[in-house]
Amino acid sequence: MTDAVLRVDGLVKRFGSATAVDDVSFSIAPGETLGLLGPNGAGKTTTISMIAGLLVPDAGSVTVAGVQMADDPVGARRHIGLVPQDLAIYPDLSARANLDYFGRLQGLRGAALRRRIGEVLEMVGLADRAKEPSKRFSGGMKRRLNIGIGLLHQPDLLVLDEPTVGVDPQSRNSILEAVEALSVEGMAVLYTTHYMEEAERLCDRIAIVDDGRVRAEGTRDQLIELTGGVDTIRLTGTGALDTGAEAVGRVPAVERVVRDGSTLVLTVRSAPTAVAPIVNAATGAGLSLTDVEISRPDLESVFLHLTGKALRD
Ligand SMILES: Nc1ncnc2c1ncn2[C@@H]1O[C@H](COP(=O)(O)OP(=O)(O)OP(=O)(O)O)[C@@H](O)[C@H]1O
Repeated sequence: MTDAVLRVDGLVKRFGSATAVDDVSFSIAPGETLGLLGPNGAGKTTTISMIAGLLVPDAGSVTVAGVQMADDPVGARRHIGLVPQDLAIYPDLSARANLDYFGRLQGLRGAALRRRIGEVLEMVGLADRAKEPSKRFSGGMKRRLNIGIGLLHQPDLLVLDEPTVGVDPQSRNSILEAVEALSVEGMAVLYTTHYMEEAERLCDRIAIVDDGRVRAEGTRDQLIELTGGVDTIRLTGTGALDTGAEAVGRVPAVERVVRDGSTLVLTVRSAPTAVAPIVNAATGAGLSLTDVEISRPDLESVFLHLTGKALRD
């Protein structure tokens, strides 16, 4: 991929004898959202800090829009909008005044600054509340203002460090919607999180990180393949359960059938396509189904498979 907005190659960061980031590499194309998914302490913030030029790596390189961070940190940073974990807004100032203040810090002035503030307020969905002191905002609105500040200088890459930690579900949704809208507009996004639901919803590709290393990287489906990709279908019903079990066991996609009371628990390859022949086989054998439930492996199962640990502990 020659047109990557961000390219990270072999990044290493040590603190004393501990290696916080250990040979991390990935790239992000325009319009693509890459998730760094890993538990607290996995090395996500340290990785982001090196990408944003706030920490100097012990080894490896960061290239943003073709500019090497080590050669030209000011030039490289110009392409990055960093949204840190902690809020960096003035509570007594309105959204507009906050953006005005940070825009001036970045050297924007006059009509160009006013125009950009208007655009940013639209992008983060705060245009109708722009004049209110930000201390009256919900958690999600404050975070969106934080994102807006990161967007003022029109970066090519937006880097978000766990932007939904500590906000309520509704606010979380409004933050995710704002990020989705930016991605649709072509922004490259690096999104760190320890919530697998967010990684699944937002990210085109996900890098699973643990102990400073990328354990696996790919689309959600590619990562799930790593677990062996087997799904579970639960058929609950009345009638000929034993004959039903034998019949569904003959469907090619079914690997195993276990009877649990009035439920047949099936281990299946590719449940969405296999479910119809399975239901037909069961009903054809005289089973009256009252419930059919499909469960597929998720990123939590992938993390467990790769690291032997739960994502949330
Ligand atoms: N300045 C520092 N000095 C010493 N150790 C550090 C420093 N910064 C981070 N670490 C250590 O490096 C490891 C990775 O931390 P990092 O903050 O990057 O993880 P994270 O995945 O972002 O988790 P969190 O969400 O908790 O910030 C941790 O073990 C942490 O204690």
